[in-house]
Amino acid sequence: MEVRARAPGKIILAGEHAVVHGSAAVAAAIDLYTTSSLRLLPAGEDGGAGAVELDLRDSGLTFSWPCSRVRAALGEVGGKAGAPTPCSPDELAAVAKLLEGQEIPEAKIWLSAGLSAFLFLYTSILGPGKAVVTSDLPIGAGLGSSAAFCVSMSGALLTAAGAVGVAGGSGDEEWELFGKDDLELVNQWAFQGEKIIHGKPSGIDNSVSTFGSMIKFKKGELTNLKSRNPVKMLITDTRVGRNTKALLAGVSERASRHPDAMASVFNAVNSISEELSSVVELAAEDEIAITTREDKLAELMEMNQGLLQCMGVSHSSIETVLRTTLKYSLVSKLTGAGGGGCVLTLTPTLSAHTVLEKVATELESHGFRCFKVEVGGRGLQVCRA
Ligand SMILES: Nc1ncnc2c1ncn2[C@@H]1O[C@H](COP(=O)(O)OP(=O)(O)OP(=O)(O)O)[C@@H](O)[C@H]1O
Ligand SMILES: C[C@@](O)(CCO)CC(=O)[O-]
Ligand SMILES: [Mg+2]
Repeated sequence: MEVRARAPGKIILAGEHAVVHGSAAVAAAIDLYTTSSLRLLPAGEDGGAGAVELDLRDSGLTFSWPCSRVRAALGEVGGKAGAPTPCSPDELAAVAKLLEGQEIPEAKIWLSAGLSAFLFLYTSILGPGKAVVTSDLPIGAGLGSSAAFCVSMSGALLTAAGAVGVAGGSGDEEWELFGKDDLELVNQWAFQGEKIIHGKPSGIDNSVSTFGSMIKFKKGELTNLKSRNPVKMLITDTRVGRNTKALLAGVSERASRHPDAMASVFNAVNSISEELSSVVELAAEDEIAITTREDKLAELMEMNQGLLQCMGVSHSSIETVLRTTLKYSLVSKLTGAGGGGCVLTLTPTLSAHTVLEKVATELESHGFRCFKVEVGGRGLQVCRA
């Protein structure tokens, strides 16, 4: 049997980092996916007790762990497809030992966090088998690649283990959808994986990747937002590599050095996210209403960017994008954990196509990469062959 599951990346319109400290945030799924394919290998196909294999197609790297080694480190392989228990410090140490001896090139050492999450999810849920992962997303750039990896892998594993089932068609011949309870279970597992990669995630990235759409998220509670008019964003990838776990730790350290000041910053972000979620839901029927709505969104994004600078997560490359887009009267903010990675630019409905082309050309002359995405689409989908 082969199972494929795909999970989208996301943008955060307001509230990153502050959401980890209890503020509201607004996020939306985008039409760039990570896909995990699984094939179960009967014990003995590799000449022994089976193996757990991972093929990361985009980076051309493959990894393999004999089940005997996994059992010696972690106990039984598979069979825990119910509600997850978090990865304990002892299990994490055992997972780290399993990574020893794998050949991870120095330039791709950041993959070890993803490999640890993979080993924890895979060996908890399923027996011997092979997983192949491909992704449209830039990895470690603020578009939720870690969450899409954990959601697609958890979705494929739980389907292969028979713990979740398909609820219906997605309108797309190839892909099918899960029911709400099954999505909840996948999301809980994905959150455990995301904890291994992010350290202390809020859960917003795995939730929006699992459920799709545009959401408001606060203290683990998700509200679906009905965006009545499209929200159009240009994304600029500065190509400056960064790591969400380190950025989260930096903000938490600043919060413990300046608790009162940072509590006010997080509180201000909460108000911005709350206001932004009501603006997103406003229906705008004529040109004046559309422009008013977009002006409000732009101003809220600009205010949020200022507060992200206060948290210490901007970067000179992000500032270059902000200055460049402002020359064309366009507003931008970083998205995701910051420190480099991707920047969102709100593209007003009535802005001339030529302006957008000019701004993208100027951004690309700095070595950045610009692209457009569809915002607020589907979450996790599955395909069985
Ligand atoms: N397709 C993938 N294959 C293997 N590992 C992956 C993949 N996608 C993500 N990862 C893991 O996730 C890490 C990137 O996660 P990180 O949280 O730092 O960035 P992000 O999720 O892209 O951005 P953000 O969290 O700001 O939205 C990678 O270093 C890798 O360990
Ligand atoms: C920076 C952060 O708020 C969003 C990363 O996309 C981290 C999180 O919420 O887990
Ligand atoms: Mg991440």
